[in-house]
Amino acid sequence: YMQGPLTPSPGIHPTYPYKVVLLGSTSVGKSSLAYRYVRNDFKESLPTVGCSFFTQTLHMEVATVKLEIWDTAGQEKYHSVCHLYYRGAHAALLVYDITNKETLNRAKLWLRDLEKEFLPDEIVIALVGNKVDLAAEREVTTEEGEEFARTRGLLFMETSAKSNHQVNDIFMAIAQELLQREQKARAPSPHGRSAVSLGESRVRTGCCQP
Ligand SMILES: Nc1nc2c(ncn2[C@@H]2O[C@H](COP(=O)(O)OP(=O)(O)OP(=O)(O)O)[C@@H](O)[C@H]2O)c(=O)[nH]1
Repeated sequence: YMQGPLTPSPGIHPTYPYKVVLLGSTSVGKSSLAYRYVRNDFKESLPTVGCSFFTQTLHMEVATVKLEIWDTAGQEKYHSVCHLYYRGAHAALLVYDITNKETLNRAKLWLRDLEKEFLPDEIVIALVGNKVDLAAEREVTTEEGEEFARTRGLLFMETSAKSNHQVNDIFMAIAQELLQREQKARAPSPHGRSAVSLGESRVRTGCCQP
């Protein structure tokens, strides 16, 4: 019998590659989160030169998920590369530093950019408050991060790349959300046609416009 290319056959364990981008102000810990997650290590100094790229494979119950984690340096300076960096992303981590309120404000601006580029169901977005090990210097309460994430429909976690707090958890939550959306998109709709495929993306207007 014939099966559409988007319908996984029973018994077949599909592999899905997903592009995940790290966004956030300088020094919030983007590289450190990626490094902790992929290498399970922490270094005080991790200079990001240009753009680095990590991959992590997750063997989940229904599928294998390959996360391609993209990290760039000095994003404030290179704001104009953002469209290229975002292109084709399936998920984004909006990282701020809980000891620096301004970085949460910056994260809100990144969110606005993402919302211009993507339809809500095209991208999974997580708000990540990093450096919870520095509790004594906290400037952003958990409730504030949580509340903002809730009102905007974002996943939310507070993490520490240093003490390895909730780093695996946030990437796992993203992978689970991506798989759930994948399955929803592939489920036949009541009209017998499959729902809009995830690969279909919105036509983008222009690139790097001021
Ligand atoms: N205490 C603490 N320090 C952290 C944590 N994560 C990162 N840092 C430190 O914060 C500084 C910046 O971390 P990076 O990972 O380089 O930050 P980044 O966001 O990649 O910075 P850019 O590459 O400049 O955009 C480094 O000195 C890290 O050691 C954390 O969870 N806790």
